[in-house]
Amino acid sequence: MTVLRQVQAFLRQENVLPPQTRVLVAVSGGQDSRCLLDVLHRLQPRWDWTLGIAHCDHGWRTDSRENAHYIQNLAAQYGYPYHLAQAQNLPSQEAAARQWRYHILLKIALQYNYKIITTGHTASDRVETFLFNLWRGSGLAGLVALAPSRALKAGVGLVRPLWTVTRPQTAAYCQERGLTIWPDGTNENLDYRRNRIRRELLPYLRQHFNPQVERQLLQTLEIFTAEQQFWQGWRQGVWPQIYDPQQQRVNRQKLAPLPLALQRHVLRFFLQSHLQRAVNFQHIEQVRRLLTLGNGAQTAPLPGGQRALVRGDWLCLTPALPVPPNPTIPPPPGFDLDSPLG
Ligand SMILES: Nc1ncnc2c1ncn2[C@@H]1O[C@H](COP(=O)(O)OP(=O)(O)OP(=O)(O)O)[C@@H](O)[C@H]1O
Repeated sequence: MTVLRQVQAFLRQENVLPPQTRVLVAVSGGQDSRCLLDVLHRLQPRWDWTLGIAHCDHGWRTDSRENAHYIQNLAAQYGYPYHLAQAQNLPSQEAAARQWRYHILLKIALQYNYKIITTGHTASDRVETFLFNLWRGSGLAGLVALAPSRALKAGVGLVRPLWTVTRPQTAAYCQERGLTIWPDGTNENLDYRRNRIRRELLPYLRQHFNPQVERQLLQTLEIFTAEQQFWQGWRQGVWPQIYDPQQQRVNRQKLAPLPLALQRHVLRFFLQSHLQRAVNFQHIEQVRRLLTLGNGAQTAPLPGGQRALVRGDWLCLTPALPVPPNPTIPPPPGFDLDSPLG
């Protein structure tokens, strides 16, 4: 199937980019987002979207201004509005850049009334995220962290239209269509873990274990994604019975008899949605221990400083700490912090 048909099929199946939506396309200039922009442009007449382009200049590379200028020209060629964000003194770290990017894309979307942000994440990114999280000891949610779409904030969604398309396919698409790409020198830098997975680990696995390793891992991911969706559906059903939204607390008596996997799933959701931060296995286990402890027992501080504690039949969180005078930019709620490649 061609990339165009594949994206079209994905959009129909997921129903995440309805006709007449205002869509902000995040473009770095690399082959994936370049492919994404061209595909959405070609599909636009059929879906009647209003497209705009956003570029985030991290200010790290010596060519970052020219890169931004290049995207501006692209936007002019396609005839779409262009939104540029420039970072000031952003630390040269993957996580900081990702966090800033999502924050700024959401800000642009809210300001200009875009309902959906699209990124050029591909099936190859999903494989890399999977491998990355595998040796961090992640659960199912971390392994399938790159969802095809997710809600961000205030009616803005994030969609990844190239979810089923692999990186070799985006490369071939750009070549066939004669699309110019802005080379990103940092993709060669093996100090970044994601580059090592892409350039060293996957070729090694291909050579020594399975020439089709990417395809096989995508199959595993498909199985895991369906299972994760099952858990989410299950949790949505049980949540109203064990969660008290008035007091924002979880009923211990109702949670304790549930199987271990279900307890962990519920507590992960409870903590992440209230703390608005990623929590790891140790945090969840600390809170789970409270199921069998007496009134007043509490955990050590959790990410963000709040603690979980026992109040009779209920698991509660201590009040949120005051925001420091110069807060670091929090990631938008709904963005999965477990994903190293988000
Ligand atoms: N500087 C940026 N400005 C705007 N969007 C960005 C920027 N960097 C990344 N993105 C968005 O996030 C997606 C994933 O970026 P990432 O750098 O993780 O992967 P990539 O495979 O190198 O993507 P690309 O080939 O598009 O550069 C990009 O396809 C793009 O949609």
